[in-house]
Parts: sequence; structure tokens; C-alpha cells
Amino acid sequence: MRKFINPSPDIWAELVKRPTKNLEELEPGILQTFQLVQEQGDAALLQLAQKYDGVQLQSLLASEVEIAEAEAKVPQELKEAILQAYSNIQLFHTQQAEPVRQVETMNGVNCWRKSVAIDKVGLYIPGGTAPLFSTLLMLGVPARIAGCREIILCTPPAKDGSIHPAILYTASLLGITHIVKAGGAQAVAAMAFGTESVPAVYKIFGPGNQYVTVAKQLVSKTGVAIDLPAGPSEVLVMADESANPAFVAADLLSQAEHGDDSQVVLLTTSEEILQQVEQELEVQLNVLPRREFAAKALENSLGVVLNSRQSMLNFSNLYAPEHLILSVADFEELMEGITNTGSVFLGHYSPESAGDYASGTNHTLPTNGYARAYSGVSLDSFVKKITFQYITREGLQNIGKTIETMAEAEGLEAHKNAVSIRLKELDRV
Ligand SMILES: NC(=O)c1ccc[n+]([C@@H]2O[C@H](COP(=O)([O-])OP(=O)(O)OC[C@H]3O[C@@H](n4cnc5c(N)ncnc54)[C@H](O)[C@@H]3O)[C@@H](O)[C@H]2O)c1
Ligand SMILES: N[C@H](CO)Cc1c[nH]c[nH+]1
Ligand SMILES: [Zn+2]
Repeated sequence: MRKFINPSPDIWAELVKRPTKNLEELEPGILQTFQLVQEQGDAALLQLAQKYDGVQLQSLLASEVEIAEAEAKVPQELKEAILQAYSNIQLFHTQQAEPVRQVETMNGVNCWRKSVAIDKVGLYIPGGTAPLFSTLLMLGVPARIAGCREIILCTPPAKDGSIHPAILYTASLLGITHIVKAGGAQAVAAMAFGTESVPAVYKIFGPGNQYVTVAKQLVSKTGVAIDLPAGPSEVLVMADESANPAFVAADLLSQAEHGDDSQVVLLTTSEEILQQVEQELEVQLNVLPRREFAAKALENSLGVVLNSRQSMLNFSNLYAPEHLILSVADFEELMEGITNTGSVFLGHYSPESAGDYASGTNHTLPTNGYARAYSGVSLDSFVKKITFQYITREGLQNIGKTIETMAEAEGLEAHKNAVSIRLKELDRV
């Protein structure tokens, strides 16, 4: 962890930069992948599965037999946990549905907005180093609530060509049957452009490593929509003297273990807490199965002592972390000052893992500072909001003059005429 004691605000902008490669470095390789997929379709996906996932696939699609057999391979305890998480995520996201509200802006001028599902969506489920079936719940549940008709799932295959049974089991729960064994930029390209086995979709969802995230950003220039840039995981913890150093270290490690390009940040008003957390990190890191990823991520991470709660807040808002934990005694006031983050965890007993798996909130969240302007995935991500209006004869007489005046001032006579022609007819009757 890189340590800073009361760093001058002049260097904060430098400190909040993430350790990820930039777009320019990754772009040429990803554009080559796009071209290959566009030219060769399924053949390119098979070739790239061999190159990047080290597997020679017999088929790109998971078969009905593979999907059916997965259920028996998932332990009962895990099934129950998945069902509990499913239910909480469903409850939280169902409440996000907006009722249709008709507003009469003037007498006879009626406006309303309706949410309509995006017809064809593609879900990317990371699987490079860990099979994130929890991500399938985070994307599949709101897609189902929204009513998306066609759901395509892409996830990288394991070295033996299989897909983790928990991903297949979760897909079955969600009624998703079009499961493609493809990862990385090639999966994103397949869902954007279509191949023989992968129908092109209207919007691509899902987190992933830097290749996946940059690929999504690049395809979004070609007409397909994307949810948000959700790259390598991050957490920022603000800790005061009341924090438990072992809890804080555990929270930092929980995101550091995602990958060596993850970054975690500790902000504290106490040098002693920083030291204690560092000691705890060492103890807990050594027994983690994914300690190599976590150790690399920690090298890129920050421990910063600041002299006030307000400074912690200012730094955090500038950093705009994917996840923010307030490990402080009285979080209420601090909470009100938060402006930039994906998701907030309050107090000493709200670990970030709760949001990753089961509390109900969505874990697909903006990283790399994008939380300054983006929100995480929600039910809204899977719908379009279409506006409607119905103007009565009386309504047009009420609003007509306003439209005519504005159209004339913009020099758009045809716009004005569309109103005038009707008003003249109404004057005649
Ligand atoms: N922000 C969020 O909401 C969120 C949620 C969950 C996970 N994540 C992040 O998702 C990521 C998962 O990463 P992962 O790698 O385990 O799985 P992944 O599925 O995102 O990526 C694996 C794929 O990357 C491609 N790839 C790997 N090395 C490559 C190379 N050198 N060149 C080109 N392509 C290459 C391969 O095609 C491989 O199939 C982690 O960074 C994690 O932090 C983020
Ligand atoms: N922390 C990740 C989002 O950044 C989500 C996740 C899935 N599984 C465990 N964690
Ligand atoms: Zn996580």
C-alpha cells in the first residue's frame, strides 16, 4: 500500500488516478478482435477461445444436457443461498418500477411517460478468474422484471470447455437458455455485431476486466448501447478511531482479491488505525487462496491519513469510488456530504460483500471515477422511457400560440404551420 500522511490537495488529482491501462493502449488489440469477429463470426470466437481461454471448444453454445446436469452439481446449501439472494435482489429492484403518471401541463395538454423493456439484451458474466454467478443475478433479475424478451448470456469457458454449474443453474432459474461460451472483447463484439450462433442485441450489460470494459466502450460508438463502464473492482473505506482494523482490512482485501488491477483505498483521521490496518492486511492476506491477486492490487492501493472528516469526504468525492464504506461512529452527517460513488455501506456491520451478493442492491457499478456521472445498473437500465402526449382541441387552442411564437423565432415556418393549420380549422367550426 502506498502511504500518504496529510498529502497536499495539490497532489490529490494525481493520487486518485487508477492503475488501469488507458484506452489508447488497449484499443488496437480490441479493434483487431472486432474485425476478426465481424469477418469470421463463430470461427473467430472458437479461435479466440483457444488463444485467450486455452480451450478448443466443440460447441459455442451450452447444450440443454449441460444446463440440465448443472443442477445436480450445485450443492443444496449454495442453491438456497442463491435463492435467498435472488429474492432480495428481486424485492429491491421490483420497487424501482415507476408508475405511469399522467400530467396535465395545461388544460387539455396531457403528457405521460411509460417504461418499455429493451427487446434484446446481452449479459456479460465474468469468468476469467472467478465464475461470478452473482453477477448473473444482478443482471438477469432486473432484465426479467423489465420484461426483456431475448436475453443472451456470454461467459468465458473453463479450460475443459465447461461453464461453472452455478452460472448454468442461475441461468436456469432466470429462464435464460442462450448461453454462449465466449469471454473478453470477442464476446462483446459477438453480442454487438452478431455471429451465426450469437444474435446481435440492442444493449450490452455486465462488468469485466479492462478488455471487456474498453470493448464495451468501443462498441458503443457503433450503435449498440451499453450499461456503464464497470471495470476492475474498487472500494474506499473511511475509518475513524472507532473502526475495527480487522474489519477494515477484510473489506479492503475483499475487493483487492478480484484482480491485480483492482484498487482499494483507506482514508483515516488516525495514523494508528492506518498502522493497525496494515498489520491486519498482512495477517489476513497470507491465508487467502487468491493472495497473489490481492497482493498485486495492494501494491497499487492507497493508505491516506487526513486531518479531518471533511478532508476525507472531499478526497472520496474526488476519487468517486465504486464502493464506499463509512467505518465511522456517526455516519449520518458524513453520509449527507457524499456526492460521487456507486454504492455506500454504513457503519461497522455493513460489509461490502453484502452488496456483492445478497442484500438486494446491484453490484454492477461504475469504476475508474465514472461514478462522478454514472449510476450502477438498476431496473431503469433495462427499459426505455417513452413519452406520450394527447392534446385535445381545447388543449391546442390553449398552447398553440406559444408554439407558433417559438417556431417563428427559430425561423422554422413549417413547425409553426403544423399548429396554425389546425387552429384555423378549429376557428372555422
Ligand atoms: N465494476 C463491477 O461492477 C464489477 C463487478 C464484478 C466484477 N468486476 C471485475 O470484473 C473483472 C473480472 O475479470 P476476469 O479477468 O476474471 O474475467 P473476465 O470475464 O472479465 O475476462 C476474461 C476474458 O478476458 C480476456 N483476456 C484476458 N487476458 C487478455 C489479454 N491479454 N488480451 C485480450 N483479452 C484478454 C479473455 O478473453 C478472457 O476470456 C475483475 O476485474 C473484477 O474486478 C467488476
Ligand atoms: N465486487 C464486484 C463488483 O465490483 C462484484 C462481485 C461479484 N462477486 C463478488 N464480488
Ligand atoms: Zn466483490
